[in-house]
Order: sequence, then C-alpha cells, then structure tokens
Amino acid sequence: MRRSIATVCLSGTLEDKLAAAAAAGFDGIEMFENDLVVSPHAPAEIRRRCADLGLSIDLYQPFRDFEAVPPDVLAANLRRAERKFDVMAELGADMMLVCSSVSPDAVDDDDLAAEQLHLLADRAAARGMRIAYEALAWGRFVDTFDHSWRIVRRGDHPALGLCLDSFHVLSRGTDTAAIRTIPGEKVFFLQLADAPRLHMDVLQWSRHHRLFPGQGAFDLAAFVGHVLSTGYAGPLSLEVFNDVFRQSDPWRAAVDAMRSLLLLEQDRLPPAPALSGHAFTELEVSGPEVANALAAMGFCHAGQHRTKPVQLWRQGAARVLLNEGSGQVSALAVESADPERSMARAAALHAPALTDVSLPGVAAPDGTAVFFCSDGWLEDFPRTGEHEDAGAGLVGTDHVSLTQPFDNFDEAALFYRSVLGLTPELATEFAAPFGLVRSRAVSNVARDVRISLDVALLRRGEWAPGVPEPQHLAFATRDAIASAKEMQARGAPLLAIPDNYYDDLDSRLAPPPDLLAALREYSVLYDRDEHGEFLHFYTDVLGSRVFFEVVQRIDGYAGYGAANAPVRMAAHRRLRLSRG
Ligand SMILES: O=C(O)c1ccc(O)c(O)c1
Ligand SMILES: [Mg+2]
Repeated sequence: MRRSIATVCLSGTLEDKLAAAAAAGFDGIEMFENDLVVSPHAPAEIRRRCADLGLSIDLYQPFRDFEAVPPDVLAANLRRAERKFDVMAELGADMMLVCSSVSPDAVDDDDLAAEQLHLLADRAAARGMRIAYEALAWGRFVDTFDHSWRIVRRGDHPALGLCLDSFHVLSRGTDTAAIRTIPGEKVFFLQLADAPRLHMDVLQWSRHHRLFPGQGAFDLAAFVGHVLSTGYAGPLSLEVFNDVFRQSDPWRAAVDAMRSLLLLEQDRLPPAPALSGHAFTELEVSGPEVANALAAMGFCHAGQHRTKPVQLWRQGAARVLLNEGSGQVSALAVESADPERSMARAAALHAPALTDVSLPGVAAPDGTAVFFCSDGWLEDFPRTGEHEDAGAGLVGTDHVSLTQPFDNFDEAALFYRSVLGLTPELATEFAAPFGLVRSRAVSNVARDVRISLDVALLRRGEWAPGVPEPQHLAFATRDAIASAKEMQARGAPLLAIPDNYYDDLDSRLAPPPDLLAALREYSVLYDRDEHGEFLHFYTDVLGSRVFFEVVQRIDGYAGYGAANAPVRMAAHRRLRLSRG
C-alpha cells in the first residue's frame, strides 16, 4: 500500500518536512494547513517541489467547524471552503479533511449536518475534489466513527466519505469490528496513530501523546485489518501529534515513522530468524576495575581476540567482552538462527548496517551496536589457558538494560522490537530518587533474549542524576543467595542494601523468616509476581555508568524487579557521594 505522513508529524519548515519524508521513502503527505500558511512558497511551487521529491499530496487538512450551523454561518463557511479549494487546486490536492465541529455555532442536528456536508461535497465535486469527514473524539456532537458514518450515509453524495483516524476510534474504546460493515468506497482516507493508555482529557492525549504504530498500546494491526477488509485502497497515512517528535530531527523521525509502518505491514518484511540467547555483551572500559569485578564475580578471562585488544570473560553461558574505551555498553550480541537473514530484515527496516566490524551488525538509535551471531564467533577468541574454576553459579545472561536518552525512548523501543523481532512487555513506571522512570522490556518467546529500556519521564534534570544514563548487564543464577555469598567471599564490589528495605519487604511480602534473614545478610533484593519469585543483587557502578546485576527467576517470574530499582538507585548515589 502507499505510505503517507502528515506534515504535522515532523519538525522544521515545510521544506525540511518534505525532504525528510521523501528521504525516508514515503509516497505522499497530508498537507497540514499551518505548514503551508507559514511557508514563503506559493502552492504551485510546493506542488512542483513535492513532484520532484516523488511525493503526492494526498490530503489537505484540517478544515474545521463547517457543519450543522445557521444559514449566515454556512454562507461564510462555504466561502472559506471555496478559498481552500483554490489552494488545493494549485497544490494538486484533491481531498479535503473536514473535522467534526467543535464550534459553539453548531447545533445538534444530524439532518442539518448531512445536508450541509452534501452541499460542500457538491461544491468539491464541481472542482474534481472530495470531502473526507472525520469524527474528532472531542467533537461537539459527533465524536465517534459510527456517528460520522451515519451522517455521511445520510449526506449521500459520491464526493462525501469518511476519514477514519485510529486515534479517535481507539481512544473511545468503541467496537471497531463495525468498521467492516462500511463499504470500502466510502472510506476515503485512513490516518494512523498509536498512543499509550492514559486516563486524561482526550484532546490533550491526542495533541501531545500520540505515537507511531507499535510504540503505544493500541491494537493497530486489528484496526487496519478491519479497515482493509472494507476494500479501502488508499494510503496508510501517519498522523501523529507528539511533543518530542515535533522537536526531533525530522530525518530521523521520518525513518522511525517509516519503520512503524513497515512493522505494521510485517507480512512483507523478511521474517525475523529465531534468536536463542545473548551471545555476548561488549563493554568499553578504562582501567582494571571492570575486569577485577568480573574476576571477583567468578568470571574467567578465557579468551583473547586474535587481532584486537578485546578480552573474552566468561562463566557458564554468560559472556562479556572487554574493550578499551569510555565506560559503556558498546555492543550486545544475540544468537541468530540465520545472521544473514537477520541483517536482511534489519536493512528492510532501515537499520544502519555497521561497517568495519567482523560480525554482521547494525547501530541502534542509542548508538549501541547490535550483532547477530552464529556459533562460529568464539573461534576469534583463542583460549588464554586461564583456569576456569567453579565460579559463582552464573549460568548465562538474563537481560541487558539500557537507559535511553529522553528523546529516543519510543524510537529505541520500536527499533529493538522490530529489528530483532521481539515482543514488547508491559511498560512500568516507578518513582526513583532523581525523578520518575518508565521502563519497558522487549523479549523473544523463549525469554532467553531480553532487553530492558528505561527512561526518565521528563527530560532529566541537571542536578546530580546519580549516574549518567546508566546501563547494566544482568546475569542469571539458579541460586542468588549462594552466588552472592560466593562473590562476597571473593571480594566482589556488591551493593549494600539498607535495613529499611528489608523491614518494608517483610511488611509487604512477608518472605519466610530465614529467607528474609539471608536476603538481608547478603543484600539480595526480592520481588514476587503472579508467576513466581525474583531474587536479585547488584554491584557498585564500575566507572561512570555501567554496573552488573545477578538475578534468579523462580517459577517464571516475568518482571525485572522494578519495585526495587529506587532502592538500588539510592544506594548507588550514596556510594558515589561517599567516594567524593
Ligand atoms: O487535533 C486536531 O485538531 C486534529 C486535526 C486534524 C485531525 O485529523 C485530527 O485527528 C486532529
Ligand atoms: Mg486525524
């Protein structure tokens, strides 16, 4: 299907928006009136510019407060419409979006609305144009798609049809299956937006919090399925009002937008090959602090890269590469059943391929390299001969947790999910010492690849944000208390948890007294969900932003211990202060 994007989705001047939309591969745009009004270019020039870029102008919008008004207002509205038809003729746009009225002049009279829209459609038809009527979720009298459909049916004009906007429909929670009964030739236009589930005024929700499909909580696939079942053959067009996107680099936002449509039409994407675990995670470190910590956690420096100054540390199936650098997670690598096909899918999703690297990989929006490995990669790391002892019980990597810059969170979540073929888990929010944090994880079906993304709910403040965008690597153990005990004995820099936490834990979850005593003694945290239990502990922050976690999942505990994250953050902060 053709893919379009409303100019309101993107930041910048109209020239910026058009160039960015074209560069990302869109076929058309919805011309948002304000973007035209502020432009120094005549509509005919814009038409040529769009043609040069290979963009059609699929919709002119929005035309507001037209229908169900007294005769004098109607006359003025028709005059206004004719002026807009003039502009559309110059632009080469043949469809006008009319939003359901919010005007105090309007009256609650469907017959009158239908009659006046019929009149408008007649004027449009005389100029070879059409009217797409859209129910705004906050329309004064018409605020549901079925109500707009009743009026369009009653208006009964071949140049009058519906604009269906997923936000207005899905935000109301109406039964969307009824869309299937609308004849396809009456669905003139389809606008797509996702959004998080928020309980707030619907206009504010729509104007500030829309997201690209796949970034929010709406079931866009089902919605689009209903609309396509009518026979609708127009474009899939994104209309996303979002405070962050409105000030983001439009070229980057347009790629994010395109990726959302590609994922929505995923039947046409190369399928994601099965993943089977984290192959390794690479850290850039300066100095011996991280290596010393890994040794004390029971890891062994087992291999050394043939040509590069990269060390392989391992314990069980937990593998960490250490490289020289600035103290961050530089790469995560997953085992793919077919790395070449993983790369083909990534390319189809506009993920930038990495060059100058020995493994197939792409760059994620946060700059992390993502590699697709098959069995052979370990051959690049001849054994050092260092003795691998019994270790401290770590068996593998549970998850990689990457705090995202505020402006990239939704983009990053969509990237990791779509490129790796992972499924998003429920988002959680918690109150942390330096502000509210939102956390969202993506994982594969087998749950042996998990990536957890965190973000501050507001742009991070300037003051003492404990750690700059912290990142951590969580290893799996089958016995967290035993692992903690062993690591403590080996002198690992484990994070001490205050007594207050254990007193509160006792009151909330009442773990058996001997378990509580052991948790307290070894600074192990505890959580429980409807599936099972979770025991986990942390190291100190090593360098500027990276630390390790050890987790034990019992009986399919599905979360990440978010309730305990604020305790960890405060403890990290305390340590940093004490070190000065
Ligand atoms: O927020 C608005 O006013 C607005 C305008 C046009 C649309 O298509 C829409 O969905 C919302
Ligand atoms: Mg809309």
